[in-house]
Amino acid sequence: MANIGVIGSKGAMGEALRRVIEASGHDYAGGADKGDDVASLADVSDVLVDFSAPAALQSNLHAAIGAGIPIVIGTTGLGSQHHQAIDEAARAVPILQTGNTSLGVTLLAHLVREAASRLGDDWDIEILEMHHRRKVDAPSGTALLLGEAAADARGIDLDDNSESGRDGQTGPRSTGAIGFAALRGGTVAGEHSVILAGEQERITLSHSAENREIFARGAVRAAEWLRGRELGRYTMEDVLGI
Ligand SMILES: NC(=O)C1=CN([C@@H]2O[C@H](COP(=O)(O)OP(=O)(O)OC[C@H]3O[C@@H](n4cnc5c(N)ncnc54)[C@H](OP(=O)(O)O)[C@@H]3O)[C@@H](O)[C@H]2O)C=CC1
Ligand SMILES: O=C(O)C1=N[C@H](C(=O)O)C[C@H](O)C1
Repeated sequence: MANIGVIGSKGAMGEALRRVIEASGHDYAGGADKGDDVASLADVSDVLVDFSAPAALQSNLHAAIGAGIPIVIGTTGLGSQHHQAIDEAARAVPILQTGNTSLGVTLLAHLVREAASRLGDDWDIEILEMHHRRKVDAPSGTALLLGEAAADARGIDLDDNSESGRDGQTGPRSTGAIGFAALRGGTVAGEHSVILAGEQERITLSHSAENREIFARGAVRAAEWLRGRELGRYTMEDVLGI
């Protein structure tokens, strides 16, 4: 049993998290949103779960460090300066950061890694995602996570090899590029497909989220797993042991 504090508590994920925390026998320590004092929430929590906005990251990390408790970060749209801040904070408290807390996507990333490492770079990799109309960042955190898995398996840097937002006279596709396309509309919880396109054949690896509950369940499992861990930065693959 843990006291779990939720940052971004009034959002769609915050509400799903509260339901899952209470149903799973943990205690909901409280919530923090824009303008609230996260440090006070951290003081009454055993672990923090953050599904808010990139602008909140720094103060969330400070709050976790101040209280000496672990933090699960599910917020997406993070840039390199955010990842650097997480790396630094992970020297003071255990941190799990991921673009997708669902068990299905964690396994999908594993499969993508395997496929990308076995197929040469004459197999083009394209990542297609669709989300609800409220989503503010693109490509999704999940698409980037899947792209990182593919890039890592091929021993290349994603930033140097990604192609997104194609429009107009783009020229031909670069060999070895990892492409991204983002669709937005309606209430879609999250659709991701990784297409590996070779000569006259194609493999598609896909995941469909039917609701937000799957992310909330994964985040609570991550929070349970993170309590009592050594200092460091972890991923959902560590939670699943894959
Ligand atoms: N890793 C994963 O598995 C998943 C990640 N996500 C990510 O989680 C985040 C939240 O998603 P979702 O719940 O749909 O979004 P919502 O917009 O529904 O909720 C975001 C919440 O965070 C609050 N917030 C905004 N800025 C701050 C701040 N500076 N400090 C504290 N709270 C703040 C918002 O308050 P206000 O409305 O007042 O601005 C709102 O309550 C997004 O980045 C999304 O991509 C979502 C699903 C799964
Ligand atoms: O904003 C969302 O809703 C989601 N965000 C995450 C992402 O950016 O990949 C995870 C999930 O797909 C839902």
